[in-house]
Amino acid sequence: MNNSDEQRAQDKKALRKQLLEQRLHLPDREQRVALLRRVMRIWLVGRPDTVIGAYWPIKGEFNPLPALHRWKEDGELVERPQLRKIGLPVVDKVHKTMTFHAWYPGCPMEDDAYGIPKPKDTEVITPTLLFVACVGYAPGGYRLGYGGGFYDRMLASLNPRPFTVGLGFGTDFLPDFEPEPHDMPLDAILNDHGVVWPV
Ligand SMILES: Nc1nc2c(c(=O)[nH]1)N(C=O)[C@@H](CNc1ccc(C(=O)N[C@@H](CCC(=O)O)C(=O)O)cc1)CN2
Ligand SMILES: Nc1ncnc2c1ncn2[C@@H]1O[C@H](COP(=O)(O)OP(=O)(O)OP(=O)(O)O)[C@@H](O)[C@H]1O
Repeated sequence: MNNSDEQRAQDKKALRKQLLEQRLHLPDREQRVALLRRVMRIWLVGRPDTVIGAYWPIKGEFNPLPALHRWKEDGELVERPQLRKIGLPVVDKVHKTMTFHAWYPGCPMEDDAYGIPKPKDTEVITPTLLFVACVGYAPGGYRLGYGGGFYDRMLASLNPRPFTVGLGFGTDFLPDFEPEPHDMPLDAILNDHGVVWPV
């Protein structure tokens, strides 16, 4: 790394730390969570997907699973009942890859290599839509994550690519974030105010 790369890495680290700190102490978190759940549920109406990937929330992330569980149950009520599936990421720390495994409420879980709970011994599924946790997000659909590059690497390798939807709070918006060449923009971003990307 040269000096400016090193500076950029330092800046990103400091920015992550600041955003994570802020997210853990959101004074109006419960209202924001309720609003974002509603935004998600409305956004999902009319989407053709039957297999959706999400995440098990950590470090104050918004929990997407209650809204997705409702979406799954709603699949039984539509005119032609659909079997809908929810998946959670399972990372391979050695190869730095990520796959999705079926999850349902009450599913047995175990910790992955980073200490994040993952479904225990359930089938691998292929989501056509992915909800992605954002530490921060920026104009153009760019996302700041935890620095593992798992989504960027996975999206670069998948064909067809799943539709990717970032989830964050209004407070996580980064108007001046500069993406790097490997950053893959998200297809949409939802926050507690509604759909904020595409504008
Ligand atoms: N809830 C949730 N699950 C998720 C993700 C996520 O963003 N949220 N991921 C989304 O990708 C994957 C895990 N991503 C991870 C990314 C980085 C590190 C990690 O250990 N990072 C180092 C710092 C690296 C650096 O700063 O260079 C660390 O925390 O020490 C762990 C997991 C899959 N599961
Ligand atoms: N397509 C790719 N192929 C190989 N390495 C990649 C690719 N995309 C990203 N990386 C590497 O992954 C590392 C982390 O990238 P970045 O800082 O953008 O992560 P992030 O998106 O914030 O984190 P995450 O997605 O894990 O939450 C970088 O060092 C980058 O070089």
